[in-house]
Amino acid sequence: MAPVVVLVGAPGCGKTTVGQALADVLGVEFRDTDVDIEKMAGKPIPEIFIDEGEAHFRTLERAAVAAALAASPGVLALGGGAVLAEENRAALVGHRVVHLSVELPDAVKRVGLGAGRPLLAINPRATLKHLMDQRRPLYAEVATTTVTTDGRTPRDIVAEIAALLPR
Ligand SMILES: Nc1ncnc2c1ncn2[C@@H]1O[C@H](COP(=O)(O)OP(=O)(O)O)[C@@H](O)[C@H]1O
Ligand SMILES: O=C(O)C1=C[C@@H](OP(=O)(O)O)[C@@H](O)[C@H](O)C1
Ligand SMILES: [Mg+2]
Repeated sequence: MAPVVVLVGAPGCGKTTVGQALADVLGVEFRDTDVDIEKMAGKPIPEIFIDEGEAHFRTLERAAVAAALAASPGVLALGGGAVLAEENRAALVGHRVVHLSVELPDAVKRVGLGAGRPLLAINPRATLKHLMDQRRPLYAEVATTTVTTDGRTPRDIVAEIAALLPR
């Protein structure tokens, strides 16, 4: 069985927060590939970037995405950069993939100083803008549905996604 919903989107769009809340509402398991990667590596994501670099993180991420899709949790949140890999985009074909869209002002507010997100450690606003411009077409490519999150509460977003699901 495939996950009920896979969440993609830019850092700060709310994949982790909305994903956990959606899983709670649906009464299904929640999984986040960032958590799986930290377990695999035995250290937090910022330390993986410092010790082994982004390329190694992306290798772990490809393995984590494949394993998580195969394990079929109810709700699966991916890291914001998972869509960069063609292998991950191909693996998402046939799944219900919800893109949580967010515009720059809300994304900046939500990620703050970028703590815990090594790519945003320097100049979070400019870096986020660049990442979002680069990835927008990739989120659109993998998504079966887009849900906007700007100015909305996680609760409201969860209700919209839950209403989209077959009962
Ligand atoms: N709809 C929302 N409105 C306001 N704050 C939000 C919303 N969604 C998430 N947040 C907050 O933004 C931050 C980033 O959310 P997170 O779920 O970690 O995003 P992602 O996993 O997509 O990077 C967290 O502090 C979270 O509480
Ligand atoms: O955008 C990215 O490349 C990343 C996003 C992070 O996840 P969130 O999108 O949950 O912040 C995490 O996977 C890592 O720091 C890299
Ligand atoms: Mg997250």
